[in-house]
Amino acid sequence: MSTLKINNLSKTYANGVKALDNVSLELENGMFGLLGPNGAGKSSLMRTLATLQEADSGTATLDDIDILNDPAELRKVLGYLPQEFGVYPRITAEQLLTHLAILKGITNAKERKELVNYLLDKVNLYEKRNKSVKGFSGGMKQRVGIAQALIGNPKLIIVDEPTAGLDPGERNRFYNLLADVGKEVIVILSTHIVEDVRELCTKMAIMNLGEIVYHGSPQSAIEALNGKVFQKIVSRDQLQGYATDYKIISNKMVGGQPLIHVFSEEHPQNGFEQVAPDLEDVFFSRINTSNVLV
Ligand SMILES: Nc1ncnc2c1ncn2[C@@H]1O[C@H](COP(=O)(O)OP(=O)(O)OP(=O)(O)O)[C@@H](O)[C@H]1O
Repeated sequence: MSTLKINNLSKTYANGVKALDNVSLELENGMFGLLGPNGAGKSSLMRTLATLQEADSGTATLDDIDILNDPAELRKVLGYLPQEFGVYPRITAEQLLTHLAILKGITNAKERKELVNYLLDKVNLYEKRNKSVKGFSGGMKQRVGIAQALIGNPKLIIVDEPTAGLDPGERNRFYNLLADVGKEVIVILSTHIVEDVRELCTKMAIMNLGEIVYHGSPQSAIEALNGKVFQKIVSRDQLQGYATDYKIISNKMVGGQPLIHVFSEEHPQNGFEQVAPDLEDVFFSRINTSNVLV
């Protein structure tokens, strides 16, 4: 069992944006979901933990490795799937993984071949091993991305926004693969897609404007909203008025009309009906919701 401890991590970019504001988290083996809207600071946190950028202050340790002061040690036990996994042109899946295994220091050719075959099989691409990665679908490329992140038996795997652009079938296959991987190591899944966390994670954090605004299990976050979420179909020109009178936490179109969810300690009456809260309600009630009407 590994433990990742992040304490008071802060980072302000040269342009004055505070991307990390005293971030503290403690994670153990399993799938951890880091949920936040675009610009929340997720990639900044992932890149810092992956030793690709420095923090201004704070500490981060993985067991006895001091991540910020000893990046070389961390890299030995890190698997990283960045937001943009650069794919090499005209190279087969097998060649790409072999190349990356060499870069990761697996020098024994026999051992390397066995590992690459094992990984291709694990991500269900063995049959496609001689095909050019360039022609792969988004989901297949992400599976190559996971295969390369598994080289070298990592203790910590970071995947940054991995499901963006995948169709539902590909997303499902990717979920299954991640769930399988996540049993024995720490996996941090950074995403703005609530479904990713609902499907996969037993622990989560919600990040907004550089701060952790929730840390715990998805279930207890949902329970905390029990009896406090109400919905109503309204007309589009009433939306602004409702936004003034109620705390709207989400707004989606149903059959061409806005269906709003509001947060309220008491029943708001006025045609609202109580609904069972879900993880989307949790997400939108915890982040700045000033853009729900856009
Ligand atoms: N190198 C940089 N220089 C200046 N500002 C940056 C830099 N990288 C990120 N930012 C800003 O820091 C904030 C956090 O960005 P970050 O990419 O960490 O967020 P995110 O949650 O990963 O969002 P996304 O899903 O869009 O990647 C944003 O306001 C972003 O514009």
